[in-house]
Amino acid sequence: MKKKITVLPGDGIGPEVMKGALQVLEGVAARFGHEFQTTEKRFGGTAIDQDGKPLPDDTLETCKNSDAVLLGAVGGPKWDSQTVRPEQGLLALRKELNVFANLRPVTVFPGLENLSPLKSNRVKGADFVFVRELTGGIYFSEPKTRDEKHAVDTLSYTREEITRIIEKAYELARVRRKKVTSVDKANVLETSKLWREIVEETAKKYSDVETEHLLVDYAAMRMISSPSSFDVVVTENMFGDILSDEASVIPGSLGMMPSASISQKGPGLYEPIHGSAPDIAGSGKANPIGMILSTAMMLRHSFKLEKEAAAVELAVFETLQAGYRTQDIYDGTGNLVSTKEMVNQIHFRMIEDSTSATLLEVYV
Ligand SMILES: NC(=O)c1ccc[n+]([C@@H]2O[C@H](COP(=O)([O-])OP(=O)(O)OC[C@H]3O[C@@H](n4cnc5c(N)ncnc54)[C@H](O)[C@@H]3O)[C@@H](O)[C@H]2O)c1
Ligand SMILES: CC(C)[C@H](C(=O)O)[C@@H](O)C(=O)O
Ligand SMILES: [Mg+2]
Repeated sequence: MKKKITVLPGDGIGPEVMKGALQVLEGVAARFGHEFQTTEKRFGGTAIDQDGKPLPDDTLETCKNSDAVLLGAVGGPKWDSQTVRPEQGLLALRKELNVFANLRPVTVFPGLENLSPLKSNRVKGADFVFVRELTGGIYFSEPKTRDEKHAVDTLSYTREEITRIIEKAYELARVRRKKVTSVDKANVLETSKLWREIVEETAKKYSDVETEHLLVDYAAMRMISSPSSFDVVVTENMFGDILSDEASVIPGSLGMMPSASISQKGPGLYEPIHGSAPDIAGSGKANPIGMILSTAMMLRHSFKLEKEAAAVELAVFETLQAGYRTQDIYDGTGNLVSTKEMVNQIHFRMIEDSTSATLLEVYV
C-alpha cells in the first residue's frame, strides 16, 4: 500500500524532530514492507518569509489531497511582532481540515516513572487521554477585534460542535477503561453550562461508561495530585491547550507528548504538543519522542497499521529503558544524548525484528 503524507517541518526545532520521525518512518517501511510517499511543504514562519503567508495555497491543497499530515511546530520570536503570525496558519489548517478532535495521550511507561519531575509513586499507573475540542471556542469565535483601548475575544459553541466531541470521548472511553471526565467552568460560563447539559444527555446513551464532571481549576490540581484517576478527559479548546501542557510533567517533559487531530473524514493532522522551542533550536537538545509518537498515532489512526504503531512505541520504550535521555529528561543518571543519537537508538530498535517482545498497548 502507498500512503501519501504531507510533511510540514515548520520552524525552530520543528525540522529537527521531523527529520527524526521520518527516519523512524523509513524504518517502519523497511521492516513491514510499506511504501510511504512524503511531500514536504512550507508552513508557518518559513512560509511567511518566502510566500508572505503562513499557509500557502499550494501547502493547503497538498495537505487536503494527502492521507495524513505530519507537522513539527511553528512560531518563534522572529515573527512575534508581525501582524501575520505563524500560529494563524496552524489554526487555519486545523479549521480547513476540520480536525475537531485532538487526542493527546498522557502515559507513563511502566518502570519509567522516574522520568517525571513529580514523585514517581504519584505518577505510577497514570494513563489517560485528552479529547480536546480543536476547531471552535475562543480561538475561532467572532467577534474578535482590537483597537488601542479595547480588545475582544468571543467564546461561543454550537450544540453540534459540542455533541460531536463528546460522542468521540465516549466512543474512546468504551475501548479504554470506560470513564469520561468532562472538564468545564459551568459555575460561570454559559458555553460550559450547555457543554455539561450535552454531556449528561450523551452519558445516558453510554450507560456502561462512568461520567464525572470537574471544574477546570480543580481539574488542574487533580491532574498533578492524582493523575491515575483519569481515563478520558474531554474539554473545550483553550482548557485542553493549557491542561495538556500541564500534564506533560507526568511523562516527564513537553518533548514526550504526541497528538493526533482527526475529523470525521479526510486526512488527520499529527503533531507533538510542544512548540518550536526557540530557546534550544539548533543545539541538538530537542527531544524527538513527541514527534515520533505522533507518527505512531498516524500509523494507528489514519492508516490502521496497529502492529506498526505498536512497534514504534515499543522501540521508544526500549530506548528509554536502556537509559538514553535527551537533556529535558536527564536527571544525572543514564546516557545523555543528542536529538540525532536518540533517533538513531529508536530507529535501531525499530528495524530490529523484536517479535519475542511483548507489544505494549500504549496509545489506543
Ligand atoms: N503546534 C505548534 O506549532 C506550537 C505549539 C506550541 C507553541 N507553539 C509556538 O512555539 C513558540 C514557542 O513557544 P513556547 O516557548 O511557549 O513553548 P514551547 O513548547 O516551544 O517550549 C516550552 C519549553 O519546553 C521546551 N521544549 C519544548 N519542546 C521540547 C522538546 N521537543 N524537547 C526538549 N524541550 C522542549 C522548550 O525548550 C521550552 O523551554 C511560540 O511561537 C508558540 O506560539 C507552536
Ligand atoms: C500554537 C498554538 C496556536 C497551539 C494551540 O494553542 O492550539 C499550541 O499551543 C498547541 O497546543 O497546539
Ligand atoms: Mg499548546
